[in-house]
Amino acid sequence: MTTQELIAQIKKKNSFLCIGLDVDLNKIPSHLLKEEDPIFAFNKAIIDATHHLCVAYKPNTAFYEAYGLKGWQSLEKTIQYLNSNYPEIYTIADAKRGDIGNTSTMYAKAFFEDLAFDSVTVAPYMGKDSVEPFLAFKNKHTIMLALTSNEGAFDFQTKEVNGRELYKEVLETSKGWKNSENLMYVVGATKAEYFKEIRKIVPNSFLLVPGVGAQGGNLQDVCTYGLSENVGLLINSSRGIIYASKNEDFATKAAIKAAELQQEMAEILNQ
Ligand SMILES: O=C(O)c1cc(=O)[nH]c(=O)n1[C@@H]1O[C@H](COP(=O)(O)O)[C@@H](O)[C@H]1O
Repeated sequence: MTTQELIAQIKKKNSFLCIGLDVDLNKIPSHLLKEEDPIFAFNKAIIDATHHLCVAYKPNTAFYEAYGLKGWQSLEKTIQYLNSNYPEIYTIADAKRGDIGNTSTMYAKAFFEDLAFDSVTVAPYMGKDSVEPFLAFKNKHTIMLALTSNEGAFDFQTKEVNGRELYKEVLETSKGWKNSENLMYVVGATKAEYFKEIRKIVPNSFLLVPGVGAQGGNLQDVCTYGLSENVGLLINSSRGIIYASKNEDFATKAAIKAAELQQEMAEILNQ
């Protein structure tokens, strides 16, 4: 999907919500465990109930890899279901990959070609030649970690390198990489006070912002400095939406939580 198509969907739906499909068999309603593929059954119900409220879904691959071959098949069924039934939806494989160049190319093929995701998350630690193989794919986005939502973000990301904080160095340097127009960045919602500085470096880039909901990040705070001319934000909530209920009404309750965020977004966009 192109960036323009993503922006058009955001404007049409008045939403920049991304729903995280981080499915844990210990947390889903027990009646689903009788299904042949409980993870897919859960995802399908959540997607059918919420697709009109969000613009993106982000399965974190860890939640699928943890269940081995079966988990990977659930991931495959989920992305195929999305691409067949809701092709306008933007899809993010949250896999946080990145390796020497030829290995990165294989990671990129796995997520962009085999699974046909629109984007994949990558870590910047191994540098330019570990990220450029992802950027080579046309109409696909590579979402690089910049300033993460967790406490450990302060271990390295905010430490000074070359006279500025490492996350700033990551943002600035990556702008010079080949096909950098295909880059987006991860910035945690729990780091709202950093968005002003971040927008000085990447005024127009899309930012994937996890950490609203279960991690305590606040939508309004992020938007104060995070919004760009073309919205430029994808706000993710996973647990706060998909585990709104453990009963048979789980999908309806998830839709209510998603609608709350979407309405807040609509108000912000129409201000
Ligand atoms: O790349 C991510 O999506 C990510 C980066 C980050 O800094 N913090 C973060 O929480 N995430 C992911 O975003 C999701 C957050 O989930 P909830 O806290 O349940 O909303 C999980 O899949 C995390 O792995």
